[in-house]
Amino acid sequence: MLLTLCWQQTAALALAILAGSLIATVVRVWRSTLRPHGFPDGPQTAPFVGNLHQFPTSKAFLNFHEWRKTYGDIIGLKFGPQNVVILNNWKHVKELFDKRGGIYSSRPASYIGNELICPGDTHILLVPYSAAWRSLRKSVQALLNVNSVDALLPIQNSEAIQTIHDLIRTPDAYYDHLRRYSTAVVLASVFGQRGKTFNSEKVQALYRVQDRFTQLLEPGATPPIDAFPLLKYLPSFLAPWKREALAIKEEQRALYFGLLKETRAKLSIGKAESCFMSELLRQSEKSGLSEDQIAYLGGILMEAGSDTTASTLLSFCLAMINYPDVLQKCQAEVDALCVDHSPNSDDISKLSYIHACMNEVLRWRPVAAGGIPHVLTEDDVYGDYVIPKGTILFANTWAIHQDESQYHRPAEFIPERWLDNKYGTKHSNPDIDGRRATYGFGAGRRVCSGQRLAENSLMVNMAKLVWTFDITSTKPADASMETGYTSGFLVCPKKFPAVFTVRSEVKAKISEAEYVKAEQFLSQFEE
Ligand code: HEM
Repeated sequence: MLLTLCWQQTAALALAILAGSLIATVVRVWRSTLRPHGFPDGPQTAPFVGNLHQFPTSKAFLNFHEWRKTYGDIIGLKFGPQNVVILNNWKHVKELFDKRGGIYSSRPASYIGNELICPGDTHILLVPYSAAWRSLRKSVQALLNVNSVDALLPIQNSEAIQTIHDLIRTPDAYYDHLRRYSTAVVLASVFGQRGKTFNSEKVQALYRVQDRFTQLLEPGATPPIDAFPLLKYLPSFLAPWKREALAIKEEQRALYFGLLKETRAKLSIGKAESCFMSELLRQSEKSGLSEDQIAYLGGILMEAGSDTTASTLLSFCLAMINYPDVLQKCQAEVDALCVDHSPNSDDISKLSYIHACMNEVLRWRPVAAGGIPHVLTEDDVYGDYVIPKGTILFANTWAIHQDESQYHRPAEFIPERWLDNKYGTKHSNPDIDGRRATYGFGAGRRVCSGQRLAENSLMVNMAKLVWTFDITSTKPADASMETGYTSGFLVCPKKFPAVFTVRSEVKAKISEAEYVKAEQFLSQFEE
């Protein structure tokens, strides 16, 4: 009897402890999904999920832009227990990312990015703020300094000439020609290799893997694994994103290590000695980078430079179709400067209207429109706000570039805004202290390392395109970010109807003559 009572009491006690700890866990999880004290305001959270149920699966930056009307420039969100802050105004990006860069420069833990696809601190864009990031960044900065980048102008010019040649021959394939261009420039400069056609295996492999990669990593595209780590343990047959991540990893490694192997083979016979890869391999003992890190750095430069530049060039063509008066002004400028040759790298510094168009296209349709996430590594107080360590912050480039308090008619493509104001803003005397002309390349210590390389490419190609072609269409191109652009963390115009008509017989002849020379120059990168 006594024994039975003891047993019953023990069981009741165990049950009470179990129920108590279950309730405590539930309360802890529930509390973790509430906005912390002093955190910026945002939409009402729901128990356990925070704002996850309101989070769209693509182009979330459009919603954040809308929410700004209700919640202001700084929005606080909860993705389950994860704190997230959206910065919709350049001033806050300056204060936090630029001025407090020492604590606002990490990246979110990404199970998919950093563990499944690119383990071992290999992907510079994804690795947290750490010694590993610093050595990767140091190597990249050494490769992409102003002098080294400007030394690539002959490659950019020759590849742009090939693009014009391709467009004259098969204008309907404009989308592929522009995408080939940006990959070919990085293939030649980083690996000393040629990307002669869009259908060549390497160019194809890069876009195949890059499209899958950006789609899988877009916020909202997969369940919130980093906020709810238990999801990691789902078996693959219940987690299609796991299978996709591993397939991407395999394809990425095959491409990057294949390219490294081929470059090594070229170097062994005295070729490709001035490419970035050769420099990285020479420096490997000093830099301490592993074989994986070297292969990935090369691959990532190709990733980072391809989609982004091509997407911006495509947006420029789209703008030329929808704003024919701007096209005419561009043509007047290049025609006045270049009579017997197409605009080249020596001319670009004299083309102020084209330069204004470049700034405008980067503002109007930024490629990384939602920003690339930064993570805060220490608790911080900003004005009245308390921002806890571990918070993920997005500088919402879309909202910053569409801000009506800053730009006159921001939805329109108006290059003139840049002609007498280097920030393109509507204020005659803008608050220039620390303002960036564009937030399209990010901000703070993680700001894009390839901005100058990209801008050189944009200038040379935009100038050559308008010098050679009238760019028109039978109907307006869909420039809407909602419907006319792809999703993914990098956006790109969907294919739009475009007609490229050579402006004169003389220009066609000059372009063909330039192509013969460019072809000779580029043949150094052939097998
Ligand atoms: C129009 C073209 C381009 C755009 C719009 C662009 C945009 C960006 C953005 C938004 C970031 C993240 C910045 C941040 O976290 O605040 C970034 C990072 C980066 N970009 Fe670019 N990019 C372009 C071209 C290039 C090119 C041509 C290269 C080199 C070949 C390059 C190399 C990189 C690298 C290495 C990073 C990683 C920086 C880090 O995390 O430390 N980008 N880019």
